[in-house]
Amino acid sequence: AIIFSLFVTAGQVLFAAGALVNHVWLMNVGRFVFGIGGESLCVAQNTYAVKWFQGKELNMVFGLQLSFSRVGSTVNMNIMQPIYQWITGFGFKNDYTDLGVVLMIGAIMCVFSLFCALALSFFDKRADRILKRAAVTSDEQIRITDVKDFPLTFWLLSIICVGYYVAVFPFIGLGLVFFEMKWGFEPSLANNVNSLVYIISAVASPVFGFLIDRTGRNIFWVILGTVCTIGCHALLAFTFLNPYVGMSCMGLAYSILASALWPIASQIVRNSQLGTAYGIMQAIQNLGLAVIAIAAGAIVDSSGYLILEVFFLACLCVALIAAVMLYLVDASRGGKLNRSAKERKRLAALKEEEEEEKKLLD
Ligand SMILES: C[C@H](N)C(=O)N[C@@H](CCCCN)C(=O)O
Repeated sequence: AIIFSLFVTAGQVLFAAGALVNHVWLMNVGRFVFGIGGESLCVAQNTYAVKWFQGKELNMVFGLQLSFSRVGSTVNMNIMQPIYQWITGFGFKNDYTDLGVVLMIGAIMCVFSLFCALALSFFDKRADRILKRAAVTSDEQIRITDVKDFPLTFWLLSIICVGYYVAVFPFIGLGLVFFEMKWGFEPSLANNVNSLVYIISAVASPVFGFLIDRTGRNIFWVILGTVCTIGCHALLAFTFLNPYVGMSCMGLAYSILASALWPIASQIVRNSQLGTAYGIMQAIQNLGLAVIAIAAGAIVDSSGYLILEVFFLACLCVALIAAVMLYLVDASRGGKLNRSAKERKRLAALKEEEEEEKKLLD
């Protein structure tokens, strides 16, 4: 996490420096370095969450992580413009210097994040020492070739992840003009509607995470989140109902899906392979996001927003089919991924008892 945070900070500083000296190539290098660190940091974050909270409040912890990310995105979306205007008030040399100064201010948050990574590393090492947590043993060596042995359920989870996220993130990216054109909203109102998904998920994700911890049955929640998102896109595409309704429901549906989806990986692969598993899931997701963002832009230009919505609905149907398949494949293998919280607790207690007995016999 420290190394990835260093990448993020260095990337942001390079990006800001590029703006300060008016070199776009340097800004691109900055974004590249930032990208290496940012997504990897997310993988590290997921892996730490599982390490600390597996079998406890894992879904709520993922919900809290989402909540913090969404607060960050919302604050960023709303605060950068006023800061830029405040900086231009000081009358530095020119526009790009002002932009560089604003982006450097953004780098302060990256430094804060770096300090958090240092603190996290300190507490994690301390917990390892106190709880005598074992490092990876030699018969548990991590190999990238392990990927070929990942079960079908993991690949279905990755398909849900990519199919779902490509219908949400690129949609929000293009949402502003959609709301202006279809409902005739002013840019500021369109921006408000567009940020609803993020704002609602900042509040709702930990709440749903808590609920999922209480009930278990993660695959059902994933199916519910996907079906509700299909309903929201259909409302926005085929009706003129106030988009506040569709976007608010989408915020709730996204919170359900994201809080239930990511913890499932920890039930599928061994803990020592979790970093690789999350890395692959996010690589597939990012590849999908990159391709679909380009495709979505081309569809809007050539065929308009209605066809774009139909395209997003098709992506969500792929995610839904994969989720139903995940349920069926898992059910045929004992239903481990969709257990209720009660069953999980009972099995964990049974396992603990067995281990105690084994220790006593040894
Ligand atoms: C953007 C990133 N690749 C991503 O997918 N983020 C997810 C949440 C990841 C799990 C929390 N660390 C999101 O919904 O933002």
